[in-house]
Amino acid sequence: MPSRLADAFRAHPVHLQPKHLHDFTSLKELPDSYKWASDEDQYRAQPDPAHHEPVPVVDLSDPNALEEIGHACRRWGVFQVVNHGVPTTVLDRMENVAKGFFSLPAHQKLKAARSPDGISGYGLARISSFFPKLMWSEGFTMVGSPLEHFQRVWPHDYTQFCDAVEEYDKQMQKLAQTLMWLMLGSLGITKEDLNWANNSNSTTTTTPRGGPKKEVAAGSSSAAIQLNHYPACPDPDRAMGLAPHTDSTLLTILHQSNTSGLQVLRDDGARWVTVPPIRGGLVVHIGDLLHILSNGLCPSVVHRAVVNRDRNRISIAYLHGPPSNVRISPVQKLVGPSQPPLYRAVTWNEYLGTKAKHFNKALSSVRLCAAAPINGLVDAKDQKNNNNAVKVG
Ligand SMILES: C=C1C[C@]23C[C@H]1CC[C@H]2[C@@]12CCC[C@@](C)(C(=O)O1)[C@H]2[C@@H]3C(=O)O
Ligand SMILES: O=C(O)CCC(=O)C(=O)O
Ligand SMILES: [Fe+2]
Repeated sequence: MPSRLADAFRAHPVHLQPKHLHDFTSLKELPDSYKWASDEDQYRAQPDPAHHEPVPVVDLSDPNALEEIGHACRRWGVFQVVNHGVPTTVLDRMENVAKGFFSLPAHQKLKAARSPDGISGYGLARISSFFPKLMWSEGFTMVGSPLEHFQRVWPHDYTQFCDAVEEYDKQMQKLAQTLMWLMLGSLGITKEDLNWANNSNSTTTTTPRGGPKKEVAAGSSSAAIQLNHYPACPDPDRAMGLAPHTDSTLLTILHQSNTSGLQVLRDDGARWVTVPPIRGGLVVHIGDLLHILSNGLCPSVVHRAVVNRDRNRISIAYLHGPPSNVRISPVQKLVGPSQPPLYRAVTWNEYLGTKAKHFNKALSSVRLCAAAPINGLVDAKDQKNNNNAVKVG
């Protein structure tokens, strides 16, 4: 189990009381604590226009997939994939684990509650502590095996739930590696350019159920799985499912149930674009670590989840990161006299600690120099948040 990931949060405990985890279904009106006024969310007021360019959909079996991914990474920081090789049955089975868990009575779910300084378990989104209002959602985070938590919740039939998670983890890990190389390949980067990637043999998020916890070999990748539930909401326009954020990952693979809710912020920051669910499709987000690795060429995407009046929504995020011992920094091939390295080296753990402390200023806090045009594109998000940057030269 990549327990080192959990270390990042020990120094930044989040004290969210279980009382915040309401039995949402019993609320007929939106309590004030869940009402997001437009001035508390600078982006909330902008509607999602009907005629916008849609988020790219890439068919992985298409010979042009590499090129399309390159375009999507540079221009959007997000895309959807189809024909990705993950069987629909694996996605459905995992969705059923999430549905099974979230439909339990509140007191049962709380048996799996995340401790304030922990990483795994049931609770509000960790980023809740950065916002004055509560989010209309509940989550279950898994780093390492969910066995202990699942045993507490389902003492008799936890094994089938563990098996579904294990299979999901295996499939996602494979896809994450494939996507990672396609994304880097589109920038002209090969395995030889990343010395840590050569021996990055597979590791799982979840250790086999019942088996001894294995030490993760140095050089293996790490991951977390996040189950999100957004219950139907009596006043969806004033509520927020998951507040705007970027993921602190290399990349995130998101499966959403057949209800929409995910929105991405276009880099000009002016509008939210809905990412519609595609049956069997998966959403890929570029995270802050790939932003750093690509020296800002592939920007991490700001996204949020909105809620619905009549429908529950489930999403499952596979948060893929580098091996815990690896320091991520801009790839040598992408830096030169006219393109200085924009970020200092960080490990995933270190970055998660920074995120836990600075939240949306984390990326600019590891920035080395002021934003400059890269390939004609200005790193707009960074320019906006550059207050904390360490300036050199
Ligand atoms: C490995 C990760 C990445 C985490 C923290 C830790 C485990 C759970 C992840 C999420 C999942 C939900 C959104 C987010 C913003 C959150 O609150 O928890 C994510 C966060 C991050 O990407 O920063
Ligand atoms: O529910 C969604 O669509 C978004 C979830 C998300 O952003 C996350 O888990 O990091
Ligand atoms: Fe996210």
